[in-house]
Amino acid sequence: MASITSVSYDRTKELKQFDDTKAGVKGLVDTGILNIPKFFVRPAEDLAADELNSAHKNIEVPIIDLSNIGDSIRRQEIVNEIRIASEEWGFFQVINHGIPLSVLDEMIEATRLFNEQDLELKMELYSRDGAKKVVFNSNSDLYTSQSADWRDSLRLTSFESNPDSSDLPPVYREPTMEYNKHINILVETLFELLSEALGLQPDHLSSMGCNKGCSIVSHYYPPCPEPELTLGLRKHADAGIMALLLQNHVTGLQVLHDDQWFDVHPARGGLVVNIGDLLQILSNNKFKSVKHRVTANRVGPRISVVCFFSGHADMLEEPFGTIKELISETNPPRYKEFVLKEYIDKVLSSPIDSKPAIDYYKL
Ligand SMILES: O=C(O)CCC(=O)C(=O)O
Ligand SMILES: [Fe+2]
Repeated sequence: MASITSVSYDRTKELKQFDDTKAGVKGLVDTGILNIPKFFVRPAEDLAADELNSAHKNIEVPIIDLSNIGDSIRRQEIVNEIRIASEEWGFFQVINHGIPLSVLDEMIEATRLFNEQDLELKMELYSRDGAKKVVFNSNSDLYTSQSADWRDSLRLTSFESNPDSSDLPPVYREPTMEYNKHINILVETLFELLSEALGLQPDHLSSMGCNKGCSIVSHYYPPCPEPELTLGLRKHADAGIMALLLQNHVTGLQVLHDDQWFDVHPARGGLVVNIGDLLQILSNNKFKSVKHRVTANRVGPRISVVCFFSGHADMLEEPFGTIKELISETNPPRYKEFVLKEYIDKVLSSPIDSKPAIDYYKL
């Protein structure tokens, strides 16, 4: 007699059917589904509101005001705020950073327009080919991860300082070029401040090439009919040096701090700075690369645009490790040296929830 458990669920077939639509999660939502497909359902322990306890709810991810940065006393205060935030949270938001609101709003709007345009236009870019400069897909690790995330993404790999705009989808082209131009300027300042916060010369991180060659990933998180069963983006720490994140008004990003999840409430005009694993290594664990995730929401879309700084092409074949000036007898290196290319290949070939590449180099 057939038992109920013998009713088979062909997960691979379902994943493939979903992938073959090339319409992503938004395509599913547009069909009017009321229940999410099983392959999006996460184990209950991944969805808990608090990891261990629920104290300290009256504190927030720091917001740092960059206005008057030209004043030397104020600059010292900013450096100090960045040092504390990078040591304690691994995350902070910057406001009054000099990028006009209109540039930020148009970048968000371009991401919305790209995702909401006719499917035929989007489908042309749907791919899992890591060698392509511009790819659109839902869940880069769809076939290898435990559960899929409620999200579609457009990725521009190794976006150089002067990108070729003809590589970009038309609705996205101009706003992205403009945004990238402003980000290149802001990121110089941020790496100066981070260098100073580590007690180094202001140009230390930029002269290594940390500020060059970012990848821009635009995430689109459609509204979800069963947000309590899935996540927009599962728990992870960023593998690169630093990420700079723009988000629309829909809350969803959460940071793990003192074993509990804190919302990063979108500050109008704010940009979120996130220390990655490579900066944790460079700083010998002084700065923390912290786990974060994105919840799924009944309302949406939530939109974010992340610029990942993971090391310039010139750094790839060079040995990578903690900055020598930060090592002493009392503070010996916590990581072995490695070749950056090897590390990045590890990151790109593993699902988001697998063993982090940083763990292979811990001493
Ligand atoms: O969308 C967000 O707010 C977070 C994105 C993120 O953490 C990532 O892409 O690594
Ligand atoms: Fe992240």
